[in-house]
Amino acid sequence: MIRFEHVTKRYADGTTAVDDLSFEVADGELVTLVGPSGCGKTTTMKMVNRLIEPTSGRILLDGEDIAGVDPVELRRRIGYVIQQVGLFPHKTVLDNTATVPHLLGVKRAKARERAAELLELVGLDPSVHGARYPEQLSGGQRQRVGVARALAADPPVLLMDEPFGAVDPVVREHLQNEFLKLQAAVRKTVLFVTHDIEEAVRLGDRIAVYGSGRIEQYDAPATVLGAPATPYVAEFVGADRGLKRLSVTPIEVGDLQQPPVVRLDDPLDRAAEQLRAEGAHWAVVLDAEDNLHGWISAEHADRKGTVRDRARRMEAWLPVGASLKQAFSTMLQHDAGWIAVIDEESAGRFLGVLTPATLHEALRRSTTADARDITRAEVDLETVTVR
Ligand SMILES: Nc1ncnc2c1ncn2[C@@H]1O[C@H](COP(=O)(O)OP(=O)(O)OP(=O)(O)O)[C@@H](O)[C@H]1O
Repeated sequence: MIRFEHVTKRYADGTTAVDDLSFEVADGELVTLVGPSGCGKTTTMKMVNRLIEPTSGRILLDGEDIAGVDPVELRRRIGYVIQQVGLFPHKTVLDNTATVPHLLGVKRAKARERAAELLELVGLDPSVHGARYPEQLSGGQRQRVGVARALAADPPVLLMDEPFGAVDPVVREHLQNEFLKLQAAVRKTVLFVTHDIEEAVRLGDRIAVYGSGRIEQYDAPATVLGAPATPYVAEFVGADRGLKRLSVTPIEVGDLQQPPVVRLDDPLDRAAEQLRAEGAHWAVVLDAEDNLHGWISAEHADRKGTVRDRARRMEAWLPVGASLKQAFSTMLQHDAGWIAVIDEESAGRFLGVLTPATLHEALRRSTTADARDITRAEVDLETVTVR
């Protein structure tokens, strides 16, 4: 756990880069520090590995004041990834990755073995890329080596300063997704500096939005987007924050509607009667195991035979937990007025459907906002209108 207590950094020329900063990062949490250029993000980060010393206040790592820890010993516990990567140009990729464990006394062969595992973990093939020199890699591949090298000593904490800043947007998104998968597996405590709100929202468990030298809001992405704490934060996260919220709000079971349900082996006349009784135009069709098969419309139900004869397959479905953005996009892709939501954990059991109206309602919900006594009506939707 990393804890800042009233930390101030004033440089020799009188610039106050960080002003009375207090916040905490939990074990295994990924916190993004986001804000405009010069607001103090890098200064904050470099105080954690003592590349910069605070003027006042203290920083605790697992409860221990880092001012009393030898910087070299401290940095062994903290991986560091920067935009320029800083790979050794005359060492191969494999040797670059093996450097830290080797310096820590791991035998060369063992360190290289571990380095090869790490390269694979970040999506590089050690047998192809391991023998290359940094200049023989693309920008995105070099960034991956930077991440592998930072993980080599298996530090519990990672500091990442705009690590994906130097690559084009497509590669950047790819690296972000890979990094999220990696983080789900290794669960490091991460401080991640970026000036890109999209990146901060996509990666962070929580986001610290910086004003000048101060944190203006420290919350989960959905809360920062849905209930910005100040006009400054609202402006910084952007006028389309309602849209950004779609990608950080997962579909929950409570969002779903329960339409009429019929079974594949039901007689059609009984299904028609059920639809009439419920005043519905269509029903979801399930198989004997409660798994989604498809749907049937009222006009097709009024015949002889069983539902199986007239049911249509349903292609527009998602697992619960997928984002509202995926839900919206699936609706558009299939030109569907609703999508089915299933439970992948229990072999695809049908849970309910999401319609544009329930999607709109789900967007109003924010669990963290609820916890802070902000009512749904107060959650700002900005420009999103979903009909
Ligand atoms: N060594 C230094 N001496 C004097 N001022 C400094 C020094 N390093 C940084 N600053 C100033 O401190 C403030 C915060 O800088 P910092 O690098 O932490 O910002 P940042 O948010 O990381 O910016 P960027 O996104 O541009 O990297 C800036 O005004 C900067 O000019």
